[in-house]
Amino acid sequence: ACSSKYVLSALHPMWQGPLVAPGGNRQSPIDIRVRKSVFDPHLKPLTPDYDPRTCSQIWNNGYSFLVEYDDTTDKSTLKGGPLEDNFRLCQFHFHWGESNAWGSEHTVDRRLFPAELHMVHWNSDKYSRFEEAVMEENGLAVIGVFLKIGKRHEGLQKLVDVLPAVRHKDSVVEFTRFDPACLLPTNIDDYWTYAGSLTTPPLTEAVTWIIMKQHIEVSHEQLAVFRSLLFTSAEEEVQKSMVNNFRVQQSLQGRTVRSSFT
Ligand SMILES: C[C@H](CNC(=O)c1ccc(S(N)(=O)=O)cc1)Cn1ccc2ccccc21
Ligand SMILES: [Zn+2]
Repeated sequence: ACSSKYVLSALHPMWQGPLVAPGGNRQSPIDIRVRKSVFDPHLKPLTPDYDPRTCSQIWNNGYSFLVEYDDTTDKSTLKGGPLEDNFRLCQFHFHWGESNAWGSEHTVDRRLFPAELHMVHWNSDKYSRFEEAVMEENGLAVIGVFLKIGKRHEGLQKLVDVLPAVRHKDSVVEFTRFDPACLLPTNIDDYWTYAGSLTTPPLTEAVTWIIMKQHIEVSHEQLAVFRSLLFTSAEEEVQKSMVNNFRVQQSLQGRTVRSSFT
């Protein structure tokens, strides 16, 4: 469990919060200018290898809902692509809007998507735990997948059905045997990659971002259940809908976005 010990409390005001990390020159998210990305023929195919039995729980941490994986062994890993080392899956979560017109963190030629999936991994060749890796420049690898409104995503439904149980901040339920690979698009060979950061505090510049070119589809009803979650805990008198939990795009500051495809 890679972040269960840290609750980033009362985060929703942070959306008006740090627009650029102090001294940050590799911040995320960014707008991916397709024609400015550089094809890199040395980029290898990505090889995710996930074991659904490492899925442990789902919880509302006050900025998204996290599906957490047991990352105490190398059972669910990510290798290849731009990565030199072996990375361990620790959690996945989403960012979404209050309407289908926006919600993603990254954009492609300024195009917004209704939501974005982030699959978070940490470098288990170089570090011994997530909290250590999150402070290092080659510590994390996050796969980003855009969501579009369309046909119902059958694999996602098992997750959608349990969301009402984690409606409030700090609520957690056991969630097992979920295969995160079902959320990846059919084509994972075409992606963009760049050096960036966490998109929520501590905004550390530790992330190798791998953004899938192909999106996945979810139904309007499935995304509406995401929007039924709350930023606020059960005790708070004013309940705030968990929507628009995305950070604004940050400047590229001279970085190059590489593509695995022409
Ligand atoms: C970062 C960690 C909490 N945040 C995350 O795990 C995280 C993961 C992915 C993203 S995203 N949207 O970029 O994919 C954003 C945040 C807690 N934590 C661990 C060590 C640590 C030290 C200081 C403060 C918080 C700390
Ligand atoms: Zn995220």
